[in-house]
Amino acid sequence: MKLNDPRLFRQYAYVDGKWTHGSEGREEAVVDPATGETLGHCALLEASQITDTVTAAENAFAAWRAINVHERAEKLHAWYRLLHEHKEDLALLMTYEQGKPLDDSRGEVDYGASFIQWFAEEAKRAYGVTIPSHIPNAALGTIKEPVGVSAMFTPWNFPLAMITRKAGAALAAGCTVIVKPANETPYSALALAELAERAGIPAGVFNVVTGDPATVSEVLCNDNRIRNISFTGSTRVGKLLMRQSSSSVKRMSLELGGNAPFIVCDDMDPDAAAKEAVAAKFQTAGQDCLAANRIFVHRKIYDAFVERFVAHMQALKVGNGLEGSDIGPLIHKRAVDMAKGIVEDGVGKGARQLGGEGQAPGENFFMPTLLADITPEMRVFREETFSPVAGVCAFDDDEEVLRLANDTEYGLAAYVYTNDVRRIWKLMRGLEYGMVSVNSVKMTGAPIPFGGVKQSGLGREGGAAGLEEYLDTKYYCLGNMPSASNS
Ligand SMILES: NC(=O)c1ccc[n+]([C@@H]2O[C@H](COP(=O)([O-])OP(=O)(O)OC[C@H]3O[C@@H](n4cnc5c(N)ncnc54)[C@H](O)[C@@H]3O)[C@@H](O)[C@H]2O)c1
Ligand SMILES: N[C@@H](CC=O)C(=O)O
Repeated sequence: MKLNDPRLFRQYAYVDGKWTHGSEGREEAVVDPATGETLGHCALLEASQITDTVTAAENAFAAWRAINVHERAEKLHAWYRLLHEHKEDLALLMTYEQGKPLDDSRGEVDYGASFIQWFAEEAKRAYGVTIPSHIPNAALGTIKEPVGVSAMFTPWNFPLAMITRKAGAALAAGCTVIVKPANETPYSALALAELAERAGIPAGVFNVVTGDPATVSEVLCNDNRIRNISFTGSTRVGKLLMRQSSSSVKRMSLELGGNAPFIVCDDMDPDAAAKEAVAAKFQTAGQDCLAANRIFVHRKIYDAFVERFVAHMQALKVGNGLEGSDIGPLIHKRAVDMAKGIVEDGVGKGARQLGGEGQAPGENFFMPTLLADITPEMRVFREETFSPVAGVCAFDDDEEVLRLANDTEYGLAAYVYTNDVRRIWKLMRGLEYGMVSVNSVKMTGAPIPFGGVKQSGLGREGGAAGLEEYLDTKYYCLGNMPSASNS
């Protein structure tokens, strides 16, 4: 891998401002999912080193929170600028370790950097309130305080932006941070640490630990000094972290699985809607919690939509993300096997398989596939496919499509396509989802409250709500203040 700045490629963990190898010398290979080639290694820290990292973050907390918020914001702005300055290297690292097309990686660097900039500004507006007093001669109000040391577990599908959306908020609020990136994609996280150091973020404030996920989570979730756990990943692991954290009653932010419905009403042009649905499904090879997994199309335009969807889907180029493809590899062979299983299950239960033919360019690639006429009994309906496999079925009226769309344990994002304003309102209100996007594939960004309901998670990331995740509200009552009440 040839970077303009080779110091961005780091294979050690970053703890208390030092590059750190595992005390037992253990490490794990990091593999390019497109070629299977080993890119390098990452250190596997031992449990005692994770505890030492908590100590470092705890020690750094008092000084970091005491820095004037405008000064903290300046350091975050410097970090933001460095991400832009090194965009090409960061994008290349990301495509090598994650597999996504290089242009998508560049987009993720911009997206990731935008959270740092947003929160640097937002923290300046972490206002408390004054409360008209019911107690004689008292002044009442609230102030906001950083929750303390925050631990973050981040996924491999968005190796940079899922870190900055959490860490940007936490650091701006005055918390110190320990990030545990996915073992598949540690290099983006470690490059962020290198740039944080260059931005002047002090030792112990932003730490990146690498190691066995179960070991790291056990130590962090059980340590009383960690006040907040933030996780993006599967619902299964989210539940595990919740259970582990219950012993020390931590604040939790969980961004879990999706299974988004994409609803197309009969007033839409089938070709234009199909193009949008393809865009909403296949980004990051379908490994996206926002991916349009279950597509519901009004029966009047169903056949035309399906035909156009397949045409747009088959125009996508599958291949190595460094070679101008639209769809890169899946993260590992397990994911390919899961996609195959979902297609076989659907076909076995009566779905029509459309697309999916052609020679995949490597063992981690999966050719884009549509399962038509899906039913709720099929895995493609029930599970988040996290692959380039989508399902589609017809509906007859709004009540039916709401029932189908809400028939899932997930509740992250939903898409609605219609120009009928009354229908937009009805569907938007009826969908049991944390986010509803109407006539737009793009819905996310730094200013919005990203998050789900039901088993898609707890809390919000981004926007003003994203900062609140890292702030406690402290109420104060100043008694015996002569001129305080009745004012
Ligand atoms: N919402 C998202 O952005 C997102 C991201 C990645 C994966 N996923 C989900 O994960 C499923 C498949 O991916 P997978 O098989 O890698 O899922 P997984 O749940 O095994 O792993 C997801 C992430 O959790 C971490 N993890 C695993 N065990 C852990 C533990 N005990 N403690 C702490 N962290 C742990 C992993 O290192 C990885 O980064 C998908 O179907 C999807 O639902 C969702
Ligand atoms: N695409 C999501 C990340 C989830 O996988 C986002 O935009 O934040």
